[in-house]
Amino acid sequence: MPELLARGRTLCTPPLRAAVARLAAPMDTVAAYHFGWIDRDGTPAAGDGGKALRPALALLSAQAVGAPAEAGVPGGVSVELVHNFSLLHDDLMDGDETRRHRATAWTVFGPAQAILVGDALATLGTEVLLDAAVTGGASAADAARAVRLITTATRKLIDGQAMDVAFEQRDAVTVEECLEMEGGKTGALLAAASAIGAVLAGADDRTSDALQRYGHHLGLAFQAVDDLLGIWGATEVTGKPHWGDLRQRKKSLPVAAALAEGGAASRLLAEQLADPEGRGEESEPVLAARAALIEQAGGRSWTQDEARRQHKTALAALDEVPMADEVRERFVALAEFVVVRER
Ligand SMILES: CC(C)=CCC/C(C)=C/CC/C(C)=C/COP(=O)(O)OP(=O)(O)O
Repeated sequence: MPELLARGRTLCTPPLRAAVARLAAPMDTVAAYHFGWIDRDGTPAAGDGGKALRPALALLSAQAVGAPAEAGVPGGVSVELVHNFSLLHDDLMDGDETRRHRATAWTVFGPAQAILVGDALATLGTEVLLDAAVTGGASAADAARAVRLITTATRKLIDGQAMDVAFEQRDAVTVEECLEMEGGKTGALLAAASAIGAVLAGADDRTSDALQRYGHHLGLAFQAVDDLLGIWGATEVTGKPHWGDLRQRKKSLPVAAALAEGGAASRLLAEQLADPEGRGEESEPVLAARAALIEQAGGRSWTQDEARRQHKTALAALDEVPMADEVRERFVALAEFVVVRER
């Protein structure tokens, strides 16, 4: 599996760097820091720039329709740019001080630069697709379809994030509401990533739709695992702050499922989440006790099962697309990676 991710990173990093180099100073520096290419003092670094899951999916989707992986590169770069726009803004909104094992960009360069660089990366995500038509990497019609894919996904991602932020202020949400929110904030971009290479290579709508369904359900599985890691993950492995989701009273899937269960632990959890006292400032022991309540009310095991259900639905969508066995095996391997990952 790491080989598939490494290939996505190897093929997409040079054009990603070229896109970032278009930004005016100091935004180019802020972005290079965020991607792990430089340290805060500007010296070259080999930082953790993320798993590069979305580029790997984009390259595979080109291969799914018989094109070389290279045909998916502009798509891989585009989705990675939009993904990193969302991370820069998300860290600021959540007040998170660490990501990928280092200080978040907003804490190093200030909120204004983090906002601007996020905005700029989202815009570059469209530019690189239009470039693909200019350089002849894709036809103008296919580049336009890819632009539609990424802009629609970006809008849905923002919709999902807006729901997530609004849910923090609510005492409870249903599992269905949570799945809708996560389908937006995470599923939409993984759906686009899973089809964008194929679209750039001229795939028909039926193929694109099936690949997007694969990516959407993979995204829901991915987010279910992310929610689990946000509560029970090892912070030294995830590179993210401990208890961040619980401190912010995020209505993640384990929380929504625990609230729906209705037993004694579930009712205690509901009482705590409705109590305005200590909101955002709860101590580690209080948050550890809350994690235990969520587990007692079945939120952890329900979410683990849900990740597997979404994984299964993703694989079923893949069956609708005729493709070479070796490409299918790689899609299956990526899906397995998503549900067993620890970071
Ligand atoms: C508009 C806005 C602010 C939206 C925010 C949306 C958002 C942050 C959704 C969460 C998606 C997610 C699980 C990211 C981690 O991806 P990953 O584990 O693949 O990250 P990596 O690149 O570090 O590996």
